[in-house]
Amino acid sequence: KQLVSYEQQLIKYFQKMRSIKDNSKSKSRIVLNILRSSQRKGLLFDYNLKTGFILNYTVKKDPQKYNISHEQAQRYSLHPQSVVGTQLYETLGLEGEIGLAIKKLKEWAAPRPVEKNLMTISDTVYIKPEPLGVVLIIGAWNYPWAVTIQPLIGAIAAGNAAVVKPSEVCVHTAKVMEDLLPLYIDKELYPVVTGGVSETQELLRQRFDHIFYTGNSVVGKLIMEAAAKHLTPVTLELGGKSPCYIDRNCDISIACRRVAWGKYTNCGQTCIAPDYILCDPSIQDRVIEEVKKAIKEFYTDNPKTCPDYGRIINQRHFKRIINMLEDSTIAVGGDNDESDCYIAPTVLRDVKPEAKVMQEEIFGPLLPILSVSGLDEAIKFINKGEKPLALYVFSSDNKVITRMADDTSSGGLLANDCLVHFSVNSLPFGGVGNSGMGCYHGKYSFDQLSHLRGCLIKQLNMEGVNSMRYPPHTPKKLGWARFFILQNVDLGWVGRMVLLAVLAVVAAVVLKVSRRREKHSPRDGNHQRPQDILSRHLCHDTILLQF
Ligand SMILES: NC(=O)c1ccc[n+]([C@@H]2O[C@H](COP(=O)([O-])OP(=O)(O)OC[C@H]3O[C@@H](n4cnc5c(N)ncnc54)[C@H](O)[C@@H]3O)[C@@H](O)[C@H]2O)c1
Ligand SMILES: CCCCCCCCCC=O
Repeated sequence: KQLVSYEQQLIKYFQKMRSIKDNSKSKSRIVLNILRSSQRKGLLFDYNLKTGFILNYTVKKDPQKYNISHEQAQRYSLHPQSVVGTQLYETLGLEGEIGLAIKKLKEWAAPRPVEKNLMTISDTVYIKPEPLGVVLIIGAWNYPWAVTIQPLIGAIAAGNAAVVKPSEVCVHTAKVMEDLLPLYIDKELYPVVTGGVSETQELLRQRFDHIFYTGNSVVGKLIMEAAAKHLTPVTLELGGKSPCYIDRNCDISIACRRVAWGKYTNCGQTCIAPDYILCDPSIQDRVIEEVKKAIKEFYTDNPKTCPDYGRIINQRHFKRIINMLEDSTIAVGGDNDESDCYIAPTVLRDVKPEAKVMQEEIFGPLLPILSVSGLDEAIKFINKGEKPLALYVFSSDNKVITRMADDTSSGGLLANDCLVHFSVNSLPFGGVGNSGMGCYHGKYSFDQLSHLRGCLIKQLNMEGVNSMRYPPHTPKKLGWARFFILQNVDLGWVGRMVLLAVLAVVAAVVLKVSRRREKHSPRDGNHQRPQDILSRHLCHDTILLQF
C-alpha cells in the first residue's frame, strides 16, 4: 500500500518534471538525465535515482541478486533504519533537493549583478557562476543516500561531472549505487567507484577540481592533505560531539522527547545527534525519567524487536561504543547483543568530563548527562571543546537562547529541537573548525560546487574618469580615488545615470583646472586648493566611517 501511494506521488512528480523540461532551456542535467532515463525505464526504476526507499525495496525483494541474505537485507542491508524511516530521514530530503534544483536552477545559474562603486558605476559588474570541472564525492555510511547523492545533486546542478565514491562500510548500498546509478544518469559523467581505503587513496592521487568529503575528522585531514598536492579545494562535512544544554526553565518533558528522538534515530549514528546533555543536577532525575518515557513511547518496552529501532552498522563500531560504557553509570538501557549489533537506547548519569564516553564522538545510542550549575558553566564547557557540528539549547527563556548563540560557535544552532535544521534547504549545512568547512544544501550546494567568477565589463570610452588611478600618483588623485572607490552607491538606474553625468563633468573640470594650476606651481607645493581640502575632508570622513 505504502509503495503504491508512493509511486502515485512519483508519477505526479515526474509529470511535473517533464513539463518543466519542455518549456525550459535550462542546462539542468538533473532534468535531462532523469528524463532520458525515464524514457528507457519504467517509473518505478526512475524513482530509484531519487529514493533509497525503492532501492531498498528492490534489493529486499531480490536479495540473491545482490548476494545477501534476505535477513541481512532486512536488517542492515542498505540502511540500519526501517523502510519508512529511510524515506523520512534520507530520501524525502533528496526529493526536496532535486525539486528545488529544478525549480531554481535558472535563477541560481544566471549572472548575479552586484553593487558597484562610483568608479565602476557605468560598467556591468556581475558574478557568473561556472562549473568547477570534476568533483570527487566521498560519502559516509550512516545516511548513505543523503550524504552521497545530495552533494551529487549540487554537483550536477552546478554543471560539473562527478566521481561518486560511496562508503565501503555500507557495503550493500555501495553495490546498489554502483549497479543502479549508471542506469539513470550518464555513467561517463557520473561514474561510481566502489572500494575501501586503498581505492579512495588511489582516487585521491588524481587531480580533481573539488573534493566533497563526508566522514570523520581524522580522515578529513588526510583528504585535505591529498587535496593540497593539487591545490584542490575541499568541502569537509565532518562530525564531533554536539552538545545539548537543557535549561531548568523549560518544559522538560517536551525537551526530553525531542532529545530522545534526535539521539536514538538511526541508533545514534547521526552526525548531528545530540552527543551529550548538560543540565543542572537538580533536574537530572527528571530528565532521565522523561527520556525513558520517550524511549518507551517511540520504541516500545523492547526496542530490540521494534522495526523503528536500528542497529549498529558493524561489530567494529559495536565494540567501540560498548567500550565507552566502561567508566560510566547506566541509568536507562545498557543491554546489548553483539551478534545482532544491537545496543539498547541508553542513558548515562552523573558522567564526568574525563569519562571514556566524553573523549570522542559517540555515534551510537548512548546519552551521557553531565552536571553544570547553569548557562555560564555550560557555555564554558562547550567552549573548552572543539567547535561542534550542531549545538542544541532547550529553554523557555529567549535570553538563554540568545546568550548561547552569541557566546559559542558551531556549524548549526537549534533551540528547542534536534536534527530538523538538516531538512531546511534554505539553511547552509556544514561545520566549522574541527566539524568541517564549507557547506551545502539547496543553493549552498550549487554555490559550493561552482566557481563564482567576478566579472566587470567596461566600455572603452570615458577615459578621463580613469585619470585618478593612473600615474603620476598624487595625494589629490588619491583623494578622488578614495571618494570614487569607497563610496558604494545603489541609486537605481536613473539615479546612477544622473550621478554619473554630474561626476564625469566635475571630475573633468577639476582635473583640467588642477593640471593648469600644476603648470604654474611646484608639484608638492602648499597651496590650499579646493580639491585638496575636499580630498582631506573625504579622507577624514572615510576614516570616521571606518571607525
Ligand atoms: N557533517 C556531515 O554531514 C556528516 C554526515 C555523516 C557523517 N558524518 C561524520 O562522519 C563520521 C562517520 O563516518 P565514518 O568516518 O565512519 O565514515 P566512513 O568510514 O564511511 O568513511 C568515510 C569515507 O572516507 C573514506 N576513507 C576512510 N578512511 C580513509 C583513508 N584512510 N583515506 C582515504 N579515505 C578514507 C571511506 O572510503 C569512506 O568513503 C562521524 O564523525 C560523523 O559525524 C558527518
Ligand atoms: C526530518 C529530519 C531529518 C534529519 C536527517 C538527519 C540526517 C543527518 C545526516 C548526517 O549524519
